[in-house]
Amino acid sequence: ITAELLASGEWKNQSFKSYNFNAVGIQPPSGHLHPLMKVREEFRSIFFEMGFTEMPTNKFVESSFWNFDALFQPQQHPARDLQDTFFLKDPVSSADLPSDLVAKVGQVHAEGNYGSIGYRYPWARAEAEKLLLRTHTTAVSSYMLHLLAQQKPFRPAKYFSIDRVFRNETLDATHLAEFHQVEGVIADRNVTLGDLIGFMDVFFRKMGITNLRYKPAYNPYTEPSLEIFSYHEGFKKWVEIGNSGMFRPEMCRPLGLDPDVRVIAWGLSLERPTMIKYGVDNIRELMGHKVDL
Ligand SMILES: COC[C@@H]1[C@H](c2ccc(C#Cc3ccccc3)cc2)[C@@H]2CN(C(=O)Nc3ccc(OC4CC4)cc3)C[C@@H](O)[C@@H](O)CN12
Repeated sequence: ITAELLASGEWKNQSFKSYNFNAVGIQPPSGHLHPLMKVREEFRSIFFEMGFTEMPTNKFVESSFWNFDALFQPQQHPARDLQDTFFLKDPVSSADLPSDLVAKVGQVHAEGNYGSIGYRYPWARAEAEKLLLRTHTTAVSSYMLHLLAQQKPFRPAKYFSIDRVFRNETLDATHLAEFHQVEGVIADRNVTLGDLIGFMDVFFRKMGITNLRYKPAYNPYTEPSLEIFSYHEGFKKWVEIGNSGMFRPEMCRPLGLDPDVRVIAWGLSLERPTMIKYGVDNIRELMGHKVDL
């Protein structure tokens, strides 16, 4: 049937075949899973098959307490400065923090405890109450460990999270003000650094990443800390693929974990492996509409 037939009224003298309402439509040449979400599903299935439980990371706004203080990150640490962290203007802070826990954390910063001499600085609760966009998912890990410590008797736990984190970075081809952090946490009695290294080998091999090497590193919340490297056959060079370590007693003990409970954890980004896997060289191609320059 055409516009002419309709306009002229000629359609009345034509015979048309009846509608086939069972006809299948034409597959639209569009609709794809986002590369980041495809790689996220790969990581999620690896974590699930290794017995991990996903952490609730659906809250981007955190208190400085869970994001920094509970991780034994001192209040004058440069990571807390405005050029690295997005603090909220309104509301500036929240006061609904568990007071007994806040007191224990403040004490271990100010005068030490559990065998640690602490940082010996005048720790301020008001600083811990400031709200921010979480700079790492480790803020959720600390909260989950606090909940775990309240379960008696203690049972070992394996948690993971893959979600957005926000840093006030200077933007460039490979850095945006946000990225997706992948994080794994294992809490058990007498877990060792050897368990961490052995676990990394297995975990990364499931992503096709082998031949790992470890380099001593520093995080305020882990001691020892290890940067993880893998030799990339394509680039013919060692590529940093993540960071890891054992959460310090100054973090674990105030949360309520027993002295013989050890927590190993590691993190990487979702963007880096996705960019390499899909040959994306400008991180902006991963976010928003691809601009064909
Ligand atoms: C501000 O930047 C942080 C981000 C991001 C990162 C770094 C550390 C953690 C962490 C942690 C942690 C440590 C101890 C305890 C708990 C969490 C999480 C994300 C990546 C971590 N990195 C990273 O993802 N690199 C990477 C990962 C996989 C990969 O796969 C390819 C197929 C081979 C390739 C590269 C390392 C670097 O890219 C680094 O320059 C950038 N890092």
